[in-house]
Amino acid sequence: MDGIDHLADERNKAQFDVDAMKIVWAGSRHAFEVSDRISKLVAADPGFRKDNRPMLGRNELFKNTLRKAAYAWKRIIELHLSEEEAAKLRFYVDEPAYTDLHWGMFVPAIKGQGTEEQQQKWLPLAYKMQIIGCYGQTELGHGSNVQGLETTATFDPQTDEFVIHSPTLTSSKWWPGGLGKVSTHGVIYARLITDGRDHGVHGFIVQLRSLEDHSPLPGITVGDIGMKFGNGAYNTMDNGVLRFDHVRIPRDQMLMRVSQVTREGKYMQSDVPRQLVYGTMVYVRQTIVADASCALSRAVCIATRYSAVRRQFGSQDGGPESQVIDYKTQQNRLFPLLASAYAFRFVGEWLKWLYTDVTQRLQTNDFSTLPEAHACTAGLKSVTTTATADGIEECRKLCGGHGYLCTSGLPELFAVYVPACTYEGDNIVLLLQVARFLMKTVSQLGSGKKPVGTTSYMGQIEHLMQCRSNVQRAEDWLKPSAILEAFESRAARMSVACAQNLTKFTNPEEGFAELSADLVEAAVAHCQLIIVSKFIEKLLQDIPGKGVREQLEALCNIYALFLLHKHQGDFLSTGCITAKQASLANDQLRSLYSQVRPNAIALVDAFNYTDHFLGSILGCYDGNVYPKLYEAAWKDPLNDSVVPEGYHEYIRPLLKQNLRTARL
Ligand SMILES: CC/C=C\C/C=C\C/C=C\C/C=C\CCC(=O)SCCNC(=O)CCNC(=O)[C@H](O)C(C)(C)COP(=O)(O)OP(=O)(O)OC[C@H]1O[C@@H](n2cnc3c(N)ncnc32)[C@H](O)[C@@H]1OP(=O)(O)O
Ligand SMILES: Cc1cc2nc3c(=O)[nH]c(=O)nc-3n(C[C@H](O)[C@H](O)[C@H](O)COP(=O)(O)OP(=O)(O)OC[C@H]3O[C@@H](n4cnc5c(N)ncnc54)[C@H](O)[C@@H]3O)c2cc1C
Repeated sequence: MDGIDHLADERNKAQFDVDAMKIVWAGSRHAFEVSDRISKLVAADPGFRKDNRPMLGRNELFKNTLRKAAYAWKRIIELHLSEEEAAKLRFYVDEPAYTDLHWGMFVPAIKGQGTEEQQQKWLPLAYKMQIIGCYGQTELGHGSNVQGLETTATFDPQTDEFVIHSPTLTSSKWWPGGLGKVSTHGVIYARLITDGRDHGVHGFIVQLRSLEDHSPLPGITVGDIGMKFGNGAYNTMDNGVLRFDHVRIPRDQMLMRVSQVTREGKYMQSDVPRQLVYGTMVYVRQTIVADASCALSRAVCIATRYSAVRRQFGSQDGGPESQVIDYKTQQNRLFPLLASAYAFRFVGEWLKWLYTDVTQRLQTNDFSTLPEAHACTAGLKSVTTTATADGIEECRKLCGGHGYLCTSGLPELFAVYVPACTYEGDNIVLLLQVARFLMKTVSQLGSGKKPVGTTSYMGQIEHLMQCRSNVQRAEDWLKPSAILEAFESRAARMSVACAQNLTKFTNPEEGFAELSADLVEAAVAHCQLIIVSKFIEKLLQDIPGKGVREQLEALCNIYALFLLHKHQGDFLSTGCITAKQASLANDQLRSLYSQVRPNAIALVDAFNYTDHFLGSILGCYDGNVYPKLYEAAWKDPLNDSVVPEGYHEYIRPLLKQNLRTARL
């Protein structure tokens, strides 16, 4: 606008090499270069404009999303983008669409659960988008309880087909994204029945719509489930409802990697665990953790830049007022979120490694790390999405009144993000899975079976049950060993306390249900330990760039000490630390905030987000907030006319009547 960088003074204060930090954030120089190039390409293309989204009605909004998805695909083909570049392009287009489910779940489900033959048949069609797929698991009556699904797939040996049927209203598929109006196919989860026997839930590839005219195939009733929370937001997605009336599909459309049905109708199970049917969820939960760092960093970038621009109170001798970022209360709310964004980034990187490792092991029939992969993906998905959804809302409040405007970008970001706490597994349900894994680990401690991976700390259970923190001064809390011992002993003691309480119940399932609130807290403590320890491990790596390591160390300590402060009830009640040590942690936290303060703007610049992607006037790179807010207000459709539509109908008669009343 005025071409001036209103945040230049802030940028000059930075004590580290921002370009080097950009590479750490991206994960590698290559990842940075791809991300940088593609984000600029999207930002410069008017075809990907998104600022009008909150104003559009549902039909217009949805058609616009279809246009963008088709245009994105056209650009991907024209520019010969690689799979990695194409995924980045869809990410920076930043509009939930059926393509998320096609690429994010339909394709991975076929890859993970289909045989070689099935993959060869279906994947080329999906890769070229000659078919478009969704992931049809959840039903009107059951989502969390996958074993409770009611849709049936009954084998008919006469015709060598499965008959897919929705026997009840509650068996209607409900929620699958892309199903409502777009998908031609779906991976549909149904109870497999052969010869009158129910073999539980399995995946089937089912064609839903004609490839000629897009009409639903015979026996299929399909549509959108209706408007969801927020303007624009997730309403760009056609979450759908689907009913089957005895729809027939060939036998080879059952995904048969885990189990098979023969031509004679015999059910055969490979020697792979049945839980591999849930494999797509493990994959997606892992991507959701990486995505949490993106959503949180975006909100934090907006709130940090605006906090440096915004001034309120504190003027001395007619000088400028204080920047709100200098208030300790603002720092205490904002900087832990900044630190969390970095923490989630690094734990997301690690989780990707864990997932790749488990996938490679599965290919050689080594299933030993599957339970841990399930617990880690479930728990970290839960903890990071809850913190991110809460964090986005906190960032909105950190921006005061202007944060409530759609042009701040924060209301829409929250509305799009918050269902992440529910989809791909309700966060509490997933934490209970972690708790089951922890209880099993504790119960095996005496058996000589050594806990491994993320539970290896339990191997020192005797030490962790009785150790006392030796922190004496605030600076002692900067030692990774002091932090790790406190987090490990808190997690171990909470798990052991739950395990001991469970022994008081004769029926273990009853005990588990009764103690579930405590079990969830123990699971959270374990997951927070994983995040803290992966951040500390990241700092053991070679980190090039002037001052970069120092900034990351400060952020790691903020993340850990903020959690320690927030959950000090856990640390104190389990006797891991004393009240004095908790207070020292808080002193150290304040001094870390002062250390981060001059670097705050540079730390959010390191995310390398374009103004297009941020979609926020408050977060714009140049910090020229007020003229942009003022100009945007006049562009609102309500300001198209000075006297509003409806004046003659509803305002004028009222005013006239008031005049008459006043004369009386
Ligand atoms: C805008 C978005 C942008 C980006 C995001 C990026 C990409 C994603 C794209 C879009 C996301 C949008 C939409 C999301 C789509 C969906 O929501 S799909 C539907 C997801 N549904 C769920 O997640 C359902 C949750 N429920 C479950 O997973 C299970 O029912 C359960 C785990 C809660 C319980 O399963 P049961 O079989 O009943 O279980 P159990 O008795 O408790 O467990 C038996 C044993 O199995 C182990 N186990 C359970 N799950 C898994 C697994 N996934 N992997 C491996 N092992 C598993 C469990 O631990 C038990 O083991 P034991 O050794 O104790 O026997
Ligand atoms: C935006 C969005 C997109 C989605 N996309 C898809 C998709 O593409 N494909 C698909 O198949 N599904 C999809 N879903 C469905 C989603 O996966 C489910 O909504 C999710 O798994 C939660 O299940 P539920 O709705 O049955 O919740 P419920 O299980 O009914 O949860 C309701 C409440 O009960 C509690 N609860 C449930 N069970 C327990 C328990 N055992 N112990 C303690 N508390 C419990 C929960 O914590 C929650 O508070 C989507 C959902 C949303 C919101």
